[in-house]
Amino acid sequence: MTDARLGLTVTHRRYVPYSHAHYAGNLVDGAYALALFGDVATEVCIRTDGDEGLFAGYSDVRFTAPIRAGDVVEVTAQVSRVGTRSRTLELSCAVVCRGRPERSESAAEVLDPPIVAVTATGTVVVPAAS
Ligand SMILES: C[C@H](N)CC(=O)SCCNC(=O)CCNC(=O)[C@H](O)C(C)(C)COP(=O)(O)OP(=O)(O)OC[C@H]1O[C@@H](n2cnc3c(N)ncnc32)[C@H](O)[C@@H]1OP(=O)(O)O
Repeated sequence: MTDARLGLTVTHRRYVPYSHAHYAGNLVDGAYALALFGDVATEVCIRTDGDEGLFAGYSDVRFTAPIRAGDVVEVTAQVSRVGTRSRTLELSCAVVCRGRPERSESAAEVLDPPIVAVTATGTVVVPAAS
C-alpha cells in the first residue's frame, strides 16, 4: 500500500531583505537557503506527523546559482521516502523575482522561468507514533 504522505509538497515564498546581503554583488550566504529549507521542512513535519520534527542531515546540497538581496525565492519540499521516524525530502530554492537596479533603484521583474539556486536532499526525524 502506498503511503499517502509520499509526494506531499509544501511551498514557501520569501522576499530576501537587503539586511541579509553578505557578499559582493548583494549575494546572501549559502546558509540563508538552508534556513529556509528548515522552515519548509518544519511545515512538512507538521502536516505529516503533527510535530515540528528535527533535521537530521543532508545527503546532498548543491548551490547552482546565486541568491541576491531583493530576490523573491520559492522554497519547496517534497516527501520522497517515509521511514519509521525519518522522512526524506527533496528540497529546492528557486529565484522567482529579481531586482533590476540598472533600470531604477526599485525596478524588479518576474523571472520566467525561475532560476533554481539551491537543491538538496534532506532527512527529518519525528517522534515515534504513540
Ligand atoms: C525541521 C526542523 N523543525 C527544523 C530544524 O532544522 S531543527 C535544527 C537542526 N537539527 C537539530 O538540532 C537536530 C539535532 N539532532 C537530534 O536531535 C538527533 O540526532 C535526531 C532527533 C535528529 C535523531 O536522533 P535519534 O532520535 O536518536 O535517531 P535514531 O533513533 O538513531 O534514528 C531515528 C531515525 O532517524 C534516522 N536518522 C538518524 N540520524 C540520521 C541522519 N544523520 N541522517 C539520516 N537519517 C538519520 C534513522 O535512520 C532512523 O530512521 P527510521 O526511523 O528507521 O526511518
